[in-house]
Amino acid sequence: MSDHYYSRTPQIESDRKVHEAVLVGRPFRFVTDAGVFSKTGVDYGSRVLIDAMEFAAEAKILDVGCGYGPIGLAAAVKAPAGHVTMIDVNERAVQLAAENAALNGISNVTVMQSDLYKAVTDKRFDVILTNPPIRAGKETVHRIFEEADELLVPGGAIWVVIQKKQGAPSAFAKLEAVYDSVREITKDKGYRIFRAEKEA
Ligand SMILES: C[S@@+](CC[C@H](N)C(=O)[O-])C[C@H]1O[C@@H](n2cnc3c(N)ncnc32)[C@H](O)[C@@H]1O
Repeated sequence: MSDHYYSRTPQIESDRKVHEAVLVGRPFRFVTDAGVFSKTGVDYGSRVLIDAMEFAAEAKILDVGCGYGPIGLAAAVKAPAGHVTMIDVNERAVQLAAENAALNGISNVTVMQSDLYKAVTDKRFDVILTNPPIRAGKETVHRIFEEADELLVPGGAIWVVIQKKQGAPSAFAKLEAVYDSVREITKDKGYRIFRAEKEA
């Protein structure tokens, strides 16, 4: 099997590095590795989502496709009385996300390996955040949007970052097919932030 950032078990030799970043107004250190998404530092699109996301301090949040953890860990800081569940299919990413939670002194998170939402079907969330795995294919991305509806509480919302050239128009159309209220919150360079809300 070829080795992609979305492999369950990356075979590529480890090449761990530490990157620093300021997110939600505080400094973070992230260990990254070969075989995970954006190993050279926080992805620009993820930053745009982190800057745009809004939720209550006590929100229950899910970061689907958490990678080494920048979105979920930033969300955990922004929701100090809440909890963030972070899931990814890539076990190297999952290990790094857990390690990065500890490295940054963040304890209001749970990190789990999960193919799509399999590990969290019994849970409900106020907010779902995703920088979706475009390279895994449109079917996977659209399932992330569609199946989020089941996991959101009434009035809950999914926040998505996606590049225009990587299918933002079709992502928006898919969100509109599933959710009553879909808005473009902001755009920055080619990136779009969409927020889709489940009926209250
Ligand atoms: C674009 S990356 C974003 C990573 C991270 N959130 C960030 O901002 O750096 C998408 C992530 O989705 C994960 N992914 C791909 N297919 C998946 C699946 N079927 N279930 C869960 N996660 C998946 C990939 O392993 C990857 O870490």
